[in-house]
Amino acid sequence: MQIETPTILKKIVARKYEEINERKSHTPYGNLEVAASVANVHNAPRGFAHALKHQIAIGKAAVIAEVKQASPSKGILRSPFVPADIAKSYEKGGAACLSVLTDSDFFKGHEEFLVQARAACKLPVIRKDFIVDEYQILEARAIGADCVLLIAACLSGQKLRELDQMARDLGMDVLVEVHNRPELDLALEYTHTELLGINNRDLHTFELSLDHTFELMGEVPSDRLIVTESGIHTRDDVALMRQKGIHAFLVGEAFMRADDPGKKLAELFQS
Ligand SMILES: O=C(O)c1ccccc1NCC(=O)[C@H](O)[C@H](O)COP(=O)(O)O
Repeated sequence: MQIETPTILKKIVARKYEEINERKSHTPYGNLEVAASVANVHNAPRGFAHALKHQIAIGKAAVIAEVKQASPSKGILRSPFVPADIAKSYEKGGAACLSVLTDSDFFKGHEEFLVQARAACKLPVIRKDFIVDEYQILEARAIGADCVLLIAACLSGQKLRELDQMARDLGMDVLVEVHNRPELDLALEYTHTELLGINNRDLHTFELSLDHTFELMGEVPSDRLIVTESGIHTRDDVALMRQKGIHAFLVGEAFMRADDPGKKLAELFQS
């Protein structure tokens, strides 16, 4: 009998369910509901989708700049890693929004990094994690997230629907991420969010090709805003995307490896 080796995405998601159970035993759901309501008063959502659309409306690329210390495919990307300094640098370099990794086991992220980055600037922030449960949506709002990522590869249609609705009811935006045609069909059928991310990276195999965006973009209805994610490294990558009509980008590694991440952002994206 052949035993199937779990892919990295399956390992991350399996660990995520364990982590959520551990967290639920420390902080009951009701406490988080209160914390999320308090955040809606003191840390009201900053308008993630609006910030992206504003950049595009004025003819600029809308960049979601990632704050990521490490990744399973590339290991450590940045050391020392100071989220507040990175956030300030991104704001100066012209980012529309921030993406902060909060997963600790695989990305060396932390919720506190999101809190620190958001407090250091005025930009809206997405909680970048592997969200599979309502509890994590409440956590996201409680720590001040303005948007959450929902990865279609990790979720059933019904769960996508529930999490998308819940996040938007709490005032956050949602970026739903797909990598192939079946995931796109799932996202279009079960979510109402405007923001549709096409990940150029296969999260099971790490294979990366910008062609994923070009192959899927024609199938996305015009009322959704496409964000191309992963593998953007050069001005040529950016120019090619913009020629094809893609104006929103999620970029991590190229910025994280630069001495000054915001300066790198400006170099890649200034026309
Ligand atoms: O990057 C990984 O190794 C990875 C592995 C498993 C699941 C997700 C993973 N990355 C998340 C992302 O998709 C990226 O952080 C994001 O799109 C930015 O990509 P890049 O510009 O290539 O750093």
